[in-house]
Amino acid sequence: MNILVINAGSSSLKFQMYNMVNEEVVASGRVERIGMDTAILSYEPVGGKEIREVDEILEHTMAIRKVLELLVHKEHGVLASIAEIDAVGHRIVHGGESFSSSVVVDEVVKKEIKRLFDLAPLHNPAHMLGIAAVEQNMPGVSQVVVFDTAFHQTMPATSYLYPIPLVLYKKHQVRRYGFHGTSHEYVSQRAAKLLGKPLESLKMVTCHIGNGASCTAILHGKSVDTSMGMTPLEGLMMGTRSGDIDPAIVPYVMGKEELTLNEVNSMLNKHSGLMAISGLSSDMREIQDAMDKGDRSAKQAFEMYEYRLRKYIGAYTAAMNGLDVLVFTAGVGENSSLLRGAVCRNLTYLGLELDEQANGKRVSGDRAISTAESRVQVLVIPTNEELVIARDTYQLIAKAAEK
Ligand SMILES: Nc1ncnc2c1ncn2[C@@H]1O[C@H](COP(=O)(O)OP(=O)(O)O)[C@@H](O)[C@H]1O
Ligand SMILES: CC(=O)OP(=O)(O)O
Ligand SMILES: [Mg+2]
Repeated sequence: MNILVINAGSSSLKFQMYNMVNEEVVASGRVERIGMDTAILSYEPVGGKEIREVDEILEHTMAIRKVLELLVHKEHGVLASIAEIDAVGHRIVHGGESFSSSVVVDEVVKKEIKRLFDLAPLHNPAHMLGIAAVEQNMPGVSQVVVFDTAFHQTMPATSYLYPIPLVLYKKHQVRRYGFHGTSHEYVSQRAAKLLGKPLESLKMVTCHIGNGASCTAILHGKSVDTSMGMTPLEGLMMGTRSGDIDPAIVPYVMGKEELTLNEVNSMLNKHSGLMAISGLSSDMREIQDAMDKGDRSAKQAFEMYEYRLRKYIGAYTAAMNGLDVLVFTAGVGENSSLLRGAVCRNLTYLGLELDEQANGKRVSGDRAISTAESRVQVLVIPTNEELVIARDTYQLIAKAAEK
């Protein structure tokens, strides 16, 4: 069975083509700058040469058409025909309270995703464009949607309610939803396997630290709290997002700087975080390089980033009355030994002992970076959201076929 996994953003579309017989990626790529006459398409068949094209790609339908053309290309393709694609799986950021697991797309599901546009204006409309583009280019193919929010639907009301008038929850669904759930769930399961312990016996904090970053308290395999909130802006300091700030700053700054709602939203989502404090970059690699050269703003940005993450780990340890396992994942979590080291060296009060050598090693794959004596196991586990989407899609399609 062949499954195409799509992560559609407002101006980009990432994809991976899976052969589910051995869960192998056979081709992957992305289209960036959709809507422009200089959109960039990159495509890489596994074991083959990467292809990059700059072309006019005005909307998602055209982007998918280009991707499909490459997948069946005489020279670079990995499939004989489009009909060989059995199903398509999509990442959907916001599933609200309606979805606690992945589902096959039908009219009701599409209506619900549209209803949630208000809660994720940057993400959900783009995902719907992806679904519509598949319908147009591959009529009749089965589609499955996998939600970032689903794993966090187990949070108790004590975690998901905000202490503001309850009518706002009842009328407008203002509550914590949490995101990156696919990743938090995946790495927590891998962690338990790696340790050879049942997930149900563990108190875990998983740190998904990429461009967007979030931290989750996982008690006995279930998400009981997570740092992102109603939107992916709350919680940790991120590349360009502020994370937690005093909410009173918003009306204050709007008044002082005469900003509109859109402008203040853009300030907090796109012009804050590492970018704002360093004045240099939202990219952790560039922050680290600048620190090496003695840049004080980069150092300040790094220290705030680390401090805010460490505070969340402390809070979630308190929330679960203990911690057995700490997991680092995503771009920064998997690659920055500097960040992991700084966090872990300040958690010795938990009986956590970092294995400095293991942490500093430049290797990939699942690994432990705590000592044998450490009371908290610290693991680095590369995330794989696409594989989870491919697996869910495969299972749901197989189930539907049985009926
Ligand atoms: N070797 C590295 N050292 C430090 N940070 C890294 C390294 N490689 C990637 N990163 C960081 O990972 C982040 C991107 O993470 P990623 O999970 O790919 O994000 P997203 O999926 O949200 O685009 C960037 O800030 C980048 O600097
Ligand atoms: C939900 C979210 O923040 O996603 P990303 O990290 O892909 O921006
Ligand atoms: Mg990511």
